[in-house]
Amino acid sequence: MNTSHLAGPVLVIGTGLLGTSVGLGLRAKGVGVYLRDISPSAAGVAQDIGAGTILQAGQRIAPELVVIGAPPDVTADLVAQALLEFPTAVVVDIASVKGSILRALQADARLDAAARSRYVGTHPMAGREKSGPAAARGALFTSMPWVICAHPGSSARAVKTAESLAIDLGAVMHRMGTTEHDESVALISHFPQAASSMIASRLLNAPAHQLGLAGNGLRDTTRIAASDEKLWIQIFSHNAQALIPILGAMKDDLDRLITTLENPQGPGALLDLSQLMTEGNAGHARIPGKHGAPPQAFALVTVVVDDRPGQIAQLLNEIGAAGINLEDLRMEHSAGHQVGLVDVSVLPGRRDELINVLTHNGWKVVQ
Ligand SMILES: NC(=O)C1=CN([C@@H]2O[C@H](COP(=O)(O)OP(=O)(O)OC[C@H]3O[C@@H](n4cnc5c(N)ncnc54)[C@H](O)[C@@H]3O)[C@@H](O)[C@H]2O)C=CC1
Ligand SMILES: O=C(O)C(=O)Cc1ccc(O)cc1
Repeated sequence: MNTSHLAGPVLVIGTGLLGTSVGLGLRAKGVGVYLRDISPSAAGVAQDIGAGTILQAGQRIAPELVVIGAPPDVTADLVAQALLEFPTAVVVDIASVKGSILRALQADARLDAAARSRYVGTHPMAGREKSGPAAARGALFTSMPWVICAHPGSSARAVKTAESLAIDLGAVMHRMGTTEHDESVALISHFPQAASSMIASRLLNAPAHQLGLAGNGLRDTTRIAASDEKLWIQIFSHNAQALIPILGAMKDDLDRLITTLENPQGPGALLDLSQLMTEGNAGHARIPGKHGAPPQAFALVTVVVDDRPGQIAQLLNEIGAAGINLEDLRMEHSAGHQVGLVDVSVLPGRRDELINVLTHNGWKVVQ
């Protein structure tokens, strides 16, 4: 049964990580999807993994919706071309920046108000540090935020169609203006990327014996430093104005920390350091929990597992069989040992029960 809000067909232009994930998610809902990419291999892989059917040159279609999933630099031009090529379609983009794209469309002499009324900027807040169609996942957007940035000239039909896309892909919709969007993502996405890249770049000349000591603190703070460089230079340059004040505030914090550390026993120095940490604690505690729920501290139970096939699956089965919901899971390999440490997060009220069950079943639980 087709339970989608969109009737389709949908044309995805730019079948990389995000575009192919859109295609896979819509196909799973029974929506017809056509694919187009400047790279034949990207479109080919997207088609092969079931994200839709490649739109052939000269093939005429009248899509309900066109989704532009290309990098920010080319997005405005592709939106404009799609508005002209498909005169009845709603066109949305999913790029990480919104203001620069809207300004380019407003200045584009090929478009009139009627054409612009069929455009809505959107931004799914979900991704991976990998790019390309092979990394795509149909469930990428499930329960993740998806920002809808209607502009003053967007038609009601265009907004409804854009919202239907987010709903069909299981995302949680947020309506925002473009400026509010760009300032928000500068803080919660673009600044963390810049900070992560800067932390990781300090490691470039570090000797191997220092790096050999690395634990989860370094891995957590540098995970997104592995992101696609070609995409991020575009995101930074398109959202520079919103990023500058945040980087300036961090620069002030850094200057203050350096001054304090130059005289760590000086008057007020320890208070200053304590403030750095407590303000960080308070900021971290404000990050919402899974699915936009209020921040929640989960209880962590660490289990030692043998580095053998099937161990994690067995552990998860036993947790499930005990009726305990798994909130998060992380695994760390201990260098040079044939064991891994699995951090299992559960609701605090289920922690003791989980420890009892696992210990009873023969697992080694680290307390
Ligand atoms: N990677 C992420 O985590 C997220 C990315 N986004 C946004 O999604 C968009 C796509 O990003 P990714 O999928 O990660 O990139 P990607 O590099 O995996 O895919 C981009 C695709 O666009 C194609 N393309 C480039 N120019 C084109 C053109 N002129 N016509 C047709 N296709 C063209 C490329 O060949 C490539 O297949 C970007 O605008 C990005 O800002 C949004 C949320 C998360
Ligand atoms: O990997 C993560 O944590 C992300 O936050 C991914 C991401 C990257 C770019 C976006 O525009 C939106 C989301």
